Amino acid sequence: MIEVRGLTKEYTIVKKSPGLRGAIKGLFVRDYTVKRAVDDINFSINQGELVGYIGANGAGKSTTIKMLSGILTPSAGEVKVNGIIPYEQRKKNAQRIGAVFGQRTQLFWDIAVRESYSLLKHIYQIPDKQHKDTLDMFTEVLNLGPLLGTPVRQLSLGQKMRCELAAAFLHNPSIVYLDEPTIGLDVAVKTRIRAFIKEMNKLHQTTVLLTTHDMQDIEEICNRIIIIDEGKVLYDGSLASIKERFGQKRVIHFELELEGEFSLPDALQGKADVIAGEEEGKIGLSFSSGDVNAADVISAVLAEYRVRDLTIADPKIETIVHEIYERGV
Ligand SMILES: Nc1ncnc2c1ncn2[C@@H]1O[C@H](COP(=O)(O)OP(=O)(O)OP(=O)(O)O)[C@@H](O)[C@H]1O
Repeated sequence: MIEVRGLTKEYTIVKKSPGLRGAIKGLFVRDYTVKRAVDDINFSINQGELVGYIGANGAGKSTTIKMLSGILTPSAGEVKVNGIIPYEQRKKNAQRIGAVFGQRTQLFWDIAVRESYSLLKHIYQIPDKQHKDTLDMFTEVLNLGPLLGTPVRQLSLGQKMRCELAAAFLHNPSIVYLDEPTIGLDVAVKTRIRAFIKEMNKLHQTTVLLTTHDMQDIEEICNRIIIIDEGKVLYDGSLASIKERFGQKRVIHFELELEGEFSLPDALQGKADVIAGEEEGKIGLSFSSGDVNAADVISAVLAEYRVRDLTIADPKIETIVHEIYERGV
């Protein structure tokens, strides 16, 4: 349903020379540089998949999503969504997709949220009963009741995001693109939003392509991840298998009574790395199960330091992604 082959996007940027001389020169001669933001990307996504599209800042995530939604035309390669080429049939494509793009709103700023939804109902020609039933359900799951009569400009970030999500799913699109839907939100709102996305996927088999820097979003929502770096796909597969491959590292967090600096016990040299904690006396030791086991790490530390507390953490997806960036797949 989403097919991407050799997809590439280059931006042409005017190079500016510094200073007044540069500015004057720029009036007559223009120097251009080309930035390849998306570089020969291939993937296909089936109906009902929940895909996390992740990568560092500037990796090319938004550029890809803009090409999928028809906002941008690729420089090379092919993109097909539900059998159509998005940038050639923008309107038709828009009928079948929903989107939440970070800080931008698709709601009307000065009118009550409920009125915005009525306008969307007309735009997407949603039948009355379907609109009412959907809105009732969204109101309950996203707790929109108290917000429906309020203009968007008066909503907090979390309230606005809940309303935006409802707007994106209102016409029951087959695909929804979500760009950072939980950024800056508190844990309770994040939980509600994640539950809503999963519920919509379960009910309607909605395909979701989610861009996020919040790894908890990925853990809770996605069954597949595509990692991109400098415009290229680094990894495309299940979260479980990447955890298996890269998740051999475990971390033990210690709370110590320290009198000076912590230094790694001799027995652990070359086998464990120290992760400095945010508070004094708190450190983490990361190690691979193949090099040393958890019991040996703990006894080596106990032999040299007074330990107040310790916890063993499972490998986190952040650590895994960081390692992929460092080492490659
Ligand atoms: N309109 C533009 N003109 C020129 N360069 C651009 C434009 N939009 C994006 N870029 C560049 O293309 C690259 C990819 O940007 P993109 O916004 O797709 O990244 P991203 O992965 O979405 O990043 P972030 O996580 O910060 O949102 C970056 O180097 C960016 O500076």
